[in-house]
Amino acid sequence: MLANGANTLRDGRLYWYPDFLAPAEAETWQQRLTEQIPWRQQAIRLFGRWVDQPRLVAWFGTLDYRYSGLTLSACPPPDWLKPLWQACEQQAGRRFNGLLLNRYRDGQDGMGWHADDEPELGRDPVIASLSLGQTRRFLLKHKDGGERLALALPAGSLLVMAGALQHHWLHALPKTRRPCAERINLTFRYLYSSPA
Ligand SMILES: O=C(O)CCC(=O)C(=O)O
Ligand SMILES: [Fe+2]
Repeated sequence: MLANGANTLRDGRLYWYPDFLAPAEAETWQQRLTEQIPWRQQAIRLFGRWVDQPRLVAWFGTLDYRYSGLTLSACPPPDWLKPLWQACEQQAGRRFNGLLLNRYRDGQDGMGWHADDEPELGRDPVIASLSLGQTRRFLLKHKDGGERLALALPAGSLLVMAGALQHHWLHALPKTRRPCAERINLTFRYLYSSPA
């Protein structure tokens, strides 16, 4: 289990704020985002084939973002999103110029093992991850086969990944057969450059 605030892992740091948003606030943001974000189903390149991602996505940022062969074009965030953006910056103690939103419609939506280690994110990316809606399991495993960590990410929680974490650890949001309502996750990032 994580302690509130700073947690030092081998080769990385996690900051955990389980009550970052009050339940009513989290609910209001989830509704707003569900209705007003231009959600898109996108294909990514997986083992040489194009497959639909098992989730809906959206991107706001001053620069394009590219991962898994997919390019999400630069697009300014709507004004109504800025208070949430600033609150996350304040809690993380960082400025962010990009936001990837993921919407998991049910238990068959998820995200496979990966690291957020695109070169544009710089050497030790700080990524602030805000969860809304259904609590889902979030897994971390060290790349050398050592430690594993399983966290439940409830609505209104903020998890900040920092230090060397993205270089040494992978993370995933596994699918589940359990009945599962919608979940929205926002990952705020800082991009130092456009993709090459
Ligand atoms: O949905 C989550 O909690 C994880 C999202 C994630 O890892 C990502 O967008 O890179
Ligand atoms: Fe990630």
